[in-house]
Amino acid sequence: MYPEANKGYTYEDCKTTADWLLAQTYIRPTVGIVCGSGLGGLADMLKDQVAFNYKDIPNFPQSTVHGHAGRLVFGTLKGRPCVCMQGRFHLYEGYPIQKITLPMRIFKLLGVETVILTNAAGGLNQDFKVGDVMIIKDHLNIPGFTGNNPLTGPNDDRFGVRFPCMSDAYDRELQQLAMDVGQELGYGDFLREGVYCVLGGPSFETIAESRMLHKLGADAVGMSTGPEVIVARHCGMRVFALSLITNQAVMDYDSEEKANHEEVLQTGKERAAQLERLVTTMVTRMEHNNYA
Ligand SMILES: O=P(O)(O)O[C@@H]1C[C@H](O)[C@@H](CO)O1
Ligand code: HPA
Repeated sequence: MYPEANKGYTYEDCKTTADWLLAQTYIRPTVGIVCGSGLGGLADMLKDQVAFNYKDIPNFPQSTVHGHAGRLVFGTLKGRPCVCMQGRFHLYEGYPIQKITLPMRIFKLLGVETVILTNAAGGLNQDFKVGDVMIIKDHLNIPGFTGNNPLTGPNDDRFGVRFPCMSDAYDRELQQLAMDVGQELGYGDFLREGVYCVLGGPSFETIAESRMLHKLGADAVGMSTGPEVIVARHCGMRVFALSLITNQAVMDYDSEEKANHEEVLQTGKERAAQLERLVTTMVTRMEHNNYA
C-alpha cells in the first residue's frame, strides 16, 4: 500500500541501531539534543564523552552540510546523561523525510524522554534582530501541506498512534523554564518566542515568499526541526526547541541584503556561548524540577 515507505526505518531497524549504540556506551541518556547549523558547540559541553561518527553507526544517514559535524555524542551535563546530535539531516540533502527523522526514534529507543532541538533561522517578525533567540511555541510545517509528513506510511503502534495530536507539540512548561532561565542569565533583551516555519530549502526565500509566510503567522523561517518534532511527539517524547535568528529574511524590494550560509554560521559563532549556557542551565533545572 505504501511502496518503500518504511524500508530501512522500521521498529526493528531503529532497535538494531539503538542496541548497537547501547552496547558501546554505559551512558543511558534521558535528554536528547539536536544541534542546528553552526551550533554544534553544544555537544562539546558534555562531560565523559563517548562519541561516534555517523558513518560508523549502522543505518545512520551522513551529514553533508557545512556546520554539521556528523557526530553522535553521549555524555553528561551536570551529571545528567545526554545524547547530542552534532549535525542534523535536512530534506534538501536528498534523504527521504523518514530518514532525516530516524534519529528521533533511535533517541526514543535509547531511553530519551525529552528532546531539545536548536536551529538557525531567518527572522520574519520585524521586531526580531539578528542574534535573537526564539523559543519555538508552534510551527508551520509547509512540506506537510503537500503530503511530505514523516509519519506517512504504515503506522507502527509501538512508536505511537496513527493520528497524533500536534496542538501540544512544544512543551509549555519547558518554554516557561527557558524564559525563567533566560531572564536569570540576563538574556531578556534577546530572548523571544514565536512560530517557526519549515520549508524544504535549500534555496532561501524570495521576497514574496517571506512576506507570505509572515502574513501566515510565522515569526522565523528555516529548513528543519518540524519533521523531527512530529516524530518525537508521535513516540511520546517531550519537545523543546529554539531558533537562533541568524539573519533577517529579506522582505523589501529595495533591500541590498542577501541571505547566505556564511552569515548563518557567523551569527551562530557569535551567540554560541549564550545558547549553550541557556540549554545547559535548563537541563540542570529539568532534573531539579523532575521535568524529564
Ligand atoms: O539545521 P538548521 O535548521 O539549523 O540549518 C539551517 C537551515 C539550512 O540548513 C541552513 C541555512 O543556512 O541553516
Ligand atoms: O533565512 C533563512 N531561511 C531559511 N532557512 C534559514 N536558515 C537560516 N536562515 C534561514
